[in-house]
Amino acid sequence: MNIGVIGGGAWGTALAQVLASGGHDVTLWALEPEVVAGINAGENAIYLPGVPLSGFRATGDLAPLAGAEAILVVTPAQHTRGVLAKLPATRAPLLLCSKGIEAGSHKLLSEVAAEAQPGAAVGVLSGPTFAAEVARGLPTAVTIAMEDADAAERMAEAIALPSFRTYASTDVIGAEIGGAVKNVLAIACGVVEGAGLGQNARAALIARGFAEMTRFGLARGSRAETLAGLSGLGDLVLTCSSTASRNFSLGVGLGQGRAATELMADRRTVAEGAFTAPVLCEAAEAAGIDMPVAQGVRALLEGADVRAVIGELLARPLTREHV
Ligand SMILES: NC(=O)c1ccc[n+]([C@@H]2O[C@H](COP(=O)([O-])OP(=O)(O)OC[C@H]3O[C@@H](n4cnc5c(N)ncnc54)[C@H](O)[C@@H]3O)[C@@H](O)[C@H]2O)c1
Ligand SMILES: O=P(O)(O)OC[C@H](O)CO
Repeated sequence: MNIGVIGGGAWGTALAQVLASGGHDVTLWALEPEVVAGINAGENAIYLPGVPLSGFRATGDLAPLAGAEAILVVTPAQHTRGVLAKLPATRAPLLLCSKGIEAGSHKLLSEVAAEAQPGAAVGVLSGPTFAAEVARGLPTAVTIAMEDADAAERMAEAIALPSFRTYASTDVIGAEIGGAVKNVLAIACGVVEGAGLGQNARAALIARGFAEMTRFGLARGSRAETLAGLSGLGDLVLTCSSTASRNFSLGVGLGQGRAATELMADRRTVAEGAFTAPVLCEAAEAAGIDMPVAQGVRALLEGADVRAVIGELLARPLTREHV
């Protein structure tokens, strides 16, 4: 297939390399001219250093990608609308690989993409996928969700490799909500680590965080089994247990009492949970969905004292586990 990849960060670059390894004709669009030049010279030293790249080309021009047979959209969530608006109108299926919810509108990225490119079918590629591992060819599994079951299966078969297993799904909303919410929960788990609260606390937080993801996801139309799959629980477990996660690492800093402004300053790579937490809380509050862990993360990002936030969470009234 002729495949376009929009976004030259770590994940777009890793996906382009996987697709090229599978024999696809891949063109990657990157924002920064130095990233375009680097990839074409064999390394994306800014966002995916140390990984040799070959078999695909990078460009700073979006126009040629509009004619591809499929386009992977891998820009940070808050830039998705702007970049898709600049892409000439396309009928190629758009596979969203970014994880987030649009600030202000509270829209999922599938809704944003449908508005920006009304002629294109929209799907999601998501799962537990550290870019550096994928780029090195280590075994990875992802969900490919498209409303049309046949289209999802065709896409899943087209891009699968022995070390890149794809599972087709028709639950687009479920796949994207899992990926968006887990980033916020990964920050929370990092806080547990940074504050030295122990492994019992982290396991409890993963379980209670998953309860929040499930409540929010079901309210927005997700299927429970999607939230319990690769793109939800699978990705939650990955990013809640490793400092290789940017979101978890941000949380570690917050847990150590450092300020979010200091931790986010001059950062080139994206920790999506920091942008998703406020909009997720706003959307949950508007819909009457209880998400205390996400609210705690938002408070920390706004400068609240870490011990006070932890104390408030632990002092919540006791309740039934399943409500
Ligand atoms: N890195 C991973 O392991 C990984 C895995 C799965 C999903 N994701 C998701 O993929 C998305 C991209 O993350 P990443 O890790 O590839 O990025 P990154 O942190 O490696 O790089 C940041 C990216 O933001 C882009 N950017 C900055 N300003 C921009 C603007 N104004 N317009 C458009 N793009 C702009 C940069 O060009 C660069 O591509 C995120 O939603 C992330 O959650 C990342
Ligand atoms: O480094 P993070 O926290 O952005 O996580 C990267 C991916 O989302 C893992 O699936």
